[in-house]
Amino acid sequence: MTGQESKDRKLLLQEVEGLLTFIGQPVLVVDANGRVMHANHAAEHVWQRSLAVLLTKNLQAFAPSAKLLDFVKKGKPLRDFPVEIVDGSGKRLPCLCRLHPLYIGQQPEGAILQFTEQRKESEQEKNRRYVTRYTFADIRGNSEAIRALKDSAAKIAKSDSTVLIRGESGTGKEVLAQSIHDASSRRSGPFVAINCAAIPEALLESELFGYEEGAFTGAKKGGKAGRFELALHGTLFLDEIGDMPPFLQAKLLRVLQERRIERVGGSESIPVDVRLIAATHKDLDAMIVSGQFREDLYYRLHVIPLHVPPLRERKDDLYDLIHYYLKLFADKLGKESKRFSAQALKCLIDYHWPGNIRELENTLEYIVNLEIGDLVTISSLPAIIRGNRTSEEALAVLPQAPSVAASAHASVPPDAVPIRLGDSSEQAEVQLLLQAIQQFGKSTEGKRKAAEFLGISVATLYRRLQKINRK
Ligand SMILES: Nc1ncnc2c1ncn2[C@@H]1O[C@H](COP(=O)(O)OP(=O)(O)OP(=O)(O)O)[C@@H](O)[C@H]1O
Repeated sequence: MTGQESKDRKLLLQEVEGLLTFIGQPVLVVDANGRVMHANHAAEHVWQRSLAVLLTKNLQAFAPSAKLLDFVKKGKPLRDFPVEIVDGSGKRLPCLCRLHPLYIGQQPEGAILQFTEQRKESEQEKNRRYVTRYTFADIRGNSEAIRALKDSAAKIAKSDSTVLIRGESGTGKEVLAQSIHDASSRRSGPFVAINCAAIPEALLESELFGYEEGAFTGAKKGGKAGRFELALHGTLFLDEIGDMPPFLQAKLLRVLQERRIERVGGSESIPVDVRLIAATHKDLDAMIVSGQFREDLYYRLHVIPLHVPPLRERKDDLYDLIHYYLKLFADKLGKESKRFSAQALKCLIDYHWPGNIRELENTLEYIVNLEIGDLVTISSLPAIIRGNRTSEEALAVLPQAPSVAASAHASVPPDAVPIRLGDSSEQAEVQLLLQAIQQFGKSTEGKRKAAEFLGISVATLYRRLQKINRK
């Protein structure tokens, strides 16, 4: 090794050492047999040994896991591998290990290991998990149906009565449940949600009611509180209640009658001060007839029934929602807001939205993500929404419009008539204006929406309508 090479090597080693000190978690560099070759300050701190002492030890002294050593020997990388380390005072700490193998040619020569402690969730963090994100103000839409729903929900929020929310998937049942909790006197208590369809039947009972130590193999020491207990003085949201198995329906019925629970494997009867909000997209009446849902439980839940209508039955709201999500995603993704061509907009409005608001939200996120300039045309819509509609067909849905055809003469695609008026030709403007009125209706509210969609003031809209009428 030349003098220069030796100098370079020393410098490199110092750089590596310097980098290791920047890492707040313990890092060990080991050879292929697990012998410690290097360690950082955090490792000295956790194991309460100087570097000189650490260098005399084997990985097994700090992380007694045969599996981990095996990965080192085989040169296999790991990410978030759960291991227990034994700290300087002999305490076992659950950690996640990251392993970066070191190779010379094909031969594993050792590894760099980083250990990140798996902290237990603090009480504060736990509580943060059970707060709501939504209030009534987040329920967008101005349709008659949504306004009536918000009105009734706000009225019943204050009481403690059980609520049953029905509605198709993605209509906003959980948003409504959270808003009710937020407007109730329990708002400073937890809002605990559980999806009965997402948890395997065998686990659902202990998730809901908790269990005592030794209730079953694998039960935690000291037992565990269930969601009913976690929701104490707050609200328990039972989502997809239609998927609750019959034996739990019977148990839930008893809880609703007695307002007390018993943990699985326990005998103590625990009072539960919890407001229950249940939701389902299933037809519970039909399920009662077919014997899949208990009628007595249904009546216990059905004290305050609320129904969230599907998006296709409140297309008035599409307008607000499209604008809302367009802006939300543009801001979030740091992109400019987009305009819709008349046909693209019509396509969105004509679509039946089986996935409701969730699908609309995803669609707008998709559109904002696309690098398509600021004008959204039919061809930029997801295929499922475009359906089989061709641009020609799309044009045919417009009122007969020579001006629109004229605007398609240049290089713009045939449906690229921007919905905002701005710089369109006069004829195209008239066309768009009439189309917007047709779309949103002739009422004052309809005209307000039309004006907003066209990107002009209501006064301008009226002026232009008067002008058209005069011609
Ligand atoms: N009125 C609304 N205004 C704005 N966003 C809404 C509205 N309703 C729902 N959303 C949004 O739609 C998405 C779906 O809402 P939510 O999860 O409440 O639906 P859900 O009916 O409970 O669905 P599922 O039955 O599949 O659980 C959420 O991202 C929510 O933010």
